[in-house]
Amino acid sequence: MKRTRLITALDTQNIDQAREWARALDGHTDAIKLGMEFTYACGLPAVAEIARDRSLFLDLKLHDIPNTVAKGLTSLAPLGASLLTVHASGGSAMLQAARAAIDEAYPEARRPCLLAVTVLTSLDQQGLHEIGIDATPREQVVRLGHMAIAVGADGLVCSAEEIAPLRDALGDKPVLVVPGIRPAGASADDQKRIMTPAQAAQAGADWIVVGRPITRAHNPAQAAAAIQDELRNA
Ligand SMILES: O=C(O)c1cc(=O)[nH]c(=O)n1[C@@H]1O[C@H](COP(=O)(O)O)[C@@H](O)[C@H]1O
Repeated sequence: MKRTRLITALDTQNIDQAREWARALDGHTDAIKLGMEFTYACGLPAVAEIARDRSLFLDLKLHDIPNTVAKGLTSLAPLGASLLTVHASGGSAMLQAARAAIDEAYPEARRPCLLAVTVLTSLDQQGLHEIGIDATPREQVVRLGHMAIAVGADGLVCSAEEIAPLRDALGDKPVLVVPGIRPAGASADDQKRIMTPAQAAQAGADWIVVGRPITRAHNPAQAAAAIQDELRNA
């Protein structure tokens, strides 16, 4: 079975904090994630600094008209991210434009994985209903996943609950990146669809994304190492 790898989300508005976590986690995490919290507060040069010599998941979840998303992705090319996100609910034309922008603006050897975010792990059935979707999270994830992969996304962001149905529908090729991960007994915080690292690994996640259970720990490196052990032994 393939190894499930760990992405640590460095969610902070403080560059010194991000530097400290990134250094402490070198050797304990397979990639780091920087998202809108860090990028809006510290700027793209700070993203480039933290990402130097590290594998970067740049999670800005673009969601706009096709032309704007394409140009946005083109502007991010110098950062050299390994993984990038757009929202699948932006629709097939937006995803196709994202695919084309990546193929055009990024050198083939360093082309990032284009990920479509399906249904946020902070949403449950009730949350979907509120935004006018009467499908279950699982149905909606599979529907968006089908569409996104068909038009050229390399992978999907989903919760661990949807890995099995997505693998049934789409096979092993799509890269599945899975947040909403909580070690047994940890607080769920604002996440609704959660599983443990071992459960996500057993279900077949390519990557798990873990933020607060690592960054809030007294010793983040130790917390990341414990999650890596759990992944290896799953
Ligand atoms: O795209 C993501 O990474 C993402 C998608 C999603 O559906 N849910 C989700 O939690 N995330 C991100 O994954 C990280 C989870 O953080 P923790 O809840 O602190 O582990 C955050 O940085 C979120 O932005």
